[in-house]
Amino acid sequence: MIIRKLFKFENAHIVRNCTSRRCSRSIHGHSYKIEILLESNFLDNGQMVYDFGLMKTTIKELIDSFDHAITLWSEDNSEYLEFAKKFSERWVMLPVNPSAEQFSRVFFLMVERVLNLTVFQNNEKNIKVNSVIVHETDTGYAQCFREDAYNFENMGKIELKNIIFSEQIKREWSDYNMWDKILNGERFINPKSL
Ligand SMILES: Nc1nc2c(c(=O)[nH]1)N=C([C@H](O)[C@H](O)COP(=O)(O)OP(=O)(O)OP(=O)(O)O)CN2
Repeated sequence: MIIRKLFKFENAHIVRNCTSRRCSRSIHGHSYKIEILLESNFLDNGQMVYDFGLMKTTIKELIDSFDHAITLWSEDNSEYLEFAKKFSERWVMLPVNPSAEQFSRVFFLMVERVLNLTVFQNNEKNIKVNSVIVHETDTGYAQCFREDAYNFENMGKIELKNIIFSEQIKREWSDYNMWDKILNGERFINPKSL
């Protein structure tokens, strides 16, 4: 069975080298909608795959890091990167171009890592990320499955340690060290009640 939870954020970017000129040469923004699809062949004590409420802790906080931020590609022009970081205190640096496709791969890997680190408390079993859908506009979206997330050869390597959040984003997290803890493999213990 598959469940899906929708998250939203506003974000700005340039997607270099794409065919659409407005997209590749002008900073512009989108009201993103992110669908996280989880699957399991078991149900928990509440007869749910995974309580939607539990997705509103670390997963939501991570996705919300992108809200009112600019997303940068580490390979972009250094002058542009310096400018963007100077004039936007909320920025995220990715090792890949911030297309809808790459956003969906990034979120797949992030959510999977969080789930792998989670200590479940309500008899949840065998929960996997089925896919992640990133709606960039009302009319265009990308959907990433596992084989896409790990298709490093054809789609570019994404190592979580190469995703960098600005100081202001970290300051706004409930735990300033959240990302470092995720990278270091610290466990997240789910609350027994929300
Ligand atoms: N496959 C992709 N194509 C495009 C992406 C992308 O991430 N993946 N991104 C863009 C631009 O960011 C652009 O802003 C969105 O493109 P488009 O759908 O053409 O935007 P419109 O607002 O013009 O959409 P309409 O609803 O058709 O008016 C470009 N392509």
